[in-house]
Amino acid sequence: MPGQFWCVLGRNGVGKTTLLHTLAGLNRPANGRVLIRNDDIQDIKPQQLARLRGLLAQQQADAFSSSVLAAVIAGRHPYQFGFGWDREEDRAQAMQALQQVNMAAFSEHDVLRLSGGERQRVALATLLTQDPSLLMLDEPTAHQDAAAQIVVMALLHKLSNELPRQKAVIAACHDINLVARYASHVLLLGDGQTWQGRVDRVLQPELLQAAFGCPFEVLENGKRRLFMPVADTAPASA
Ligand SMILES: Nc1ncnc2c1ncn2[C@@H]1O[C@H](COP(=O)(O)OP(=O)(O)OP(=O)(O)O)[C@@H](O)[C@H]1O
Repeated sequence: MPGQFWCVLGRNGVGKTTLLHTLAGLNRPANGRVLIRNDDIQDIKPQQLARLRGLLAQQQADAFSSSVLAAVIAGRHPYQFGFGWDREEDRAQAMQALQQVNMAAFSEHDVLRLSGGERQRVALATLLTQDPSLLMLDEPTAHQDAAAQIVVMALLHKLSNELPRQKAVIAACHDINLVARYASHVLLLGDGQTWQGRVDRVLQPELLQAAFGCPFEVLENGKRRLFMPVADTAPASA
């Protein structure tokens, strides 16, 4: 739903990526259908689909050299016709997206020479220039340093909240505390069981324990709750 920032949480291998790829139309669902605005995703033409939903993959595979700016302008592909490639407004939109992810200074760099975290932020800028109504992101904070994680999550929060064009955002995440701080809703995947709803309702230590199979402590600092996984047995002290 526009205005909502959903995070998908669950242990490794539970199916977060599979779910995102199925929702994006890359995998056919084993059962049922995926609908976007009442249309089956398999029936929507590719160019139209690219305006409706975009996916940030967990990793980027660059086969050849390209400038960062060219990689980001590629996000405008669903809006370009005939000889409309690389128009001035596309370049401006791409530069604005690079600014939003703190990568504007890298616009003339080669994508093959970026660090893992830089490359992922460039891919996020490409998704921003694609400008779909629904943004799906597979671990958008993976490879990001602590400050960049905040930049990315705050940006996704803003995109889902900013009027008049609120986006719908779905992101697979591993950092429960970033989710607690920035998401509006959580889908928690467990073994054969799921919990979904507003973030405060789903982020409960007993539900997290059921999903991840380890106990959680909750620390409160007056402003927010922090979730710490704890081992059943304490490590031997030195
Ligand atoms: N291409 C594939 N072919 C067959 N099985 C796969 C394939 N990709 C993933 N799987 C399996 O599907 C299950 C779900 O994988 P998925 O990548 O969706 O998990 P995930 O929740 O995203 O995990 P992670 O947190 O480690 O990224 C896993 O058991 C995995 O081994």
